[in-house]
Amino acid sequence: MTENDKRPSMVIGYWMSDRKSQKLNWIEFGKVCRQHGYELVKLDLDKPLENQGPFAVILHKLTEIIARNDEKAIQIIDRIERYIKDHPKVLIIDPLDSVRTLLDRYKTYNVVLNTTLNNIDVFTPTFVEILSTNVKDNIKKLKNAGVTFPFICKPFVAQGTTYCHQMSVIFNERGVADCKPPCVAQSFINHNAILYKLYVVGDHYQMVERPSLKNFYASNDDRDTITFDSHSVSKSDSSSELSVLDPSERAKRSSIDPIKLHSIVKTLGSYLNMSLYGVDVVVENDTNRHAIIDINAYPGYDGFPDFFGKLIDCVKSRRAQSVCSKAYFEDSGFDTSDSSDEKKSRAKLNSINQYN
Ligand SMILES: O=P(O)(O)O[C@@H]1[C@@H](OP(=O)(O)O)[C@H](OP(=O)(O)O)[C@H](O)[C@H](OP(=O)(O)O)[C@H]1OP(=O)(O)O
Ligand SMILES: Nc1ncnc2c1ncn2[C@@H]1O[C@H](COP(=O)(O)OP(=O)(O)O)[C@@H](O)[C@H]1O
Ligand SMILES: [Mg+2]
Ligand SMILES: [Mg+2]
Repeated sequence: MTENDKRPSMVIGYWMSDRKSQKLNWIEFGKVCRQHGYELVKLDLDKPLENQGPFAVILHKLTEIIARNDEKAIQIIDRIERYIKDHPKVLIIDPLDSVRTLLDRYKTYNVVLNTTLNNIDVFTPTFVEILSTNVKDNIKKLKNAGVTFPFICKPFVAQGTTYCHQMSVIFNERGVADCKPPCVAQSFINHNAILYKLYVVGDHYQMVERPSLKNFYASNDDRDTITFDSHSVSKSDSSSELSVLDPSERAKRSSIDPIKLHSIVKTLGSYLNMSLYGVDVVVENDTNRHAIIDINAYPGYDGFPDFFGKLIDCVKSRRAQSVCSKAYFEDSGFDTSDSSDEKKSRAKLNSINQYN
């Protein structure tokens, strides 16, 4: 009898950095899994997965490996993708293609733009991709896209690198030279320095409030570009001077609309095909419109009550859904291992869910 034969049938193979698992106190999740009949096994990314499984579920935060994109990282991701293709019954949380979309800020904003959220005053601020260092061309591009001063410049890659949280606020045409391509330029939305973080775990979500950037105005147009690392502004313990409102503005308070938050989660989950993600929302002063400014794969979940309970809930419900949908589509003659059929089946499933 080999080591693998002794295992219960339901193994969750997981991977995340040691730093992330320590922060989440991941050992505790192993205990929760056992109570629900699952065994939690860390994937050895340097070895074939065939010898480590069989896995019922693969749960991961591979953002830093996908973003690394070097030869070794590509080999690791290839190995995982091959395993998933060869074992179509394995549930992956979350699909690598969906995570790739979120690693690209430009693609992510385009997804939001194409949802129905606009109908309920939820929007993504006007944005454009900046790929060149030609200042004249970039000024033209910004104008054509309708991006207004001040705007914020964000690196293309959204997660998993050391530079991906280095941003700048640009106030005038002179500052356009400070754009560091490839990046996304996005109109700045004044929001009284309050950020709402929506943490999503499957069908559960939680909102936490965080500090954010203070209001900036176009009339400050002689200002130099401000550069900052977002992690020094919007963490729960951040106290950046960039978050300090002018005294005259302190009394204003935007109000977040719980119905809008609910719609954001319901809508984005299916458009993104993600279960573990976070959405950063700011509420525009005066209009109260809700702006989605960032979406993160597998965020920190700091302040999420009973995270492990909700995570195992999510694993179980996603497994039940995937078993049902595979059985349904196999009965209908779909080849569920074919990704184009999978897309069709997902679209069909979404439309069925709308009526349930
Ligand atoms: O650990 P935290 O709490 O700072 O979590 C980070 C997230 O912060 P948040 O929970 O949204 O405040 C953070 O979200 P933001 O982009 O800062 O909004 C990222 O998701 C970050 O992932 P990565 O390291 O860039 O791949 C997350 O980092 P990881 O810990 O997942 O690496
Ligand atoms: N369009 C925007 N308008 C106003 N503030 C913004 C905008 N986009 C980002 N910010 C501010 O910059 C911070 C970092 O931006 P975000 O897109 O969330 O990047 P990151 O992935 O590094 O968290 C946010 O927490 C918020 O304070
Ligand atoms: Mg953010
Ligand atoms: Mg982010």
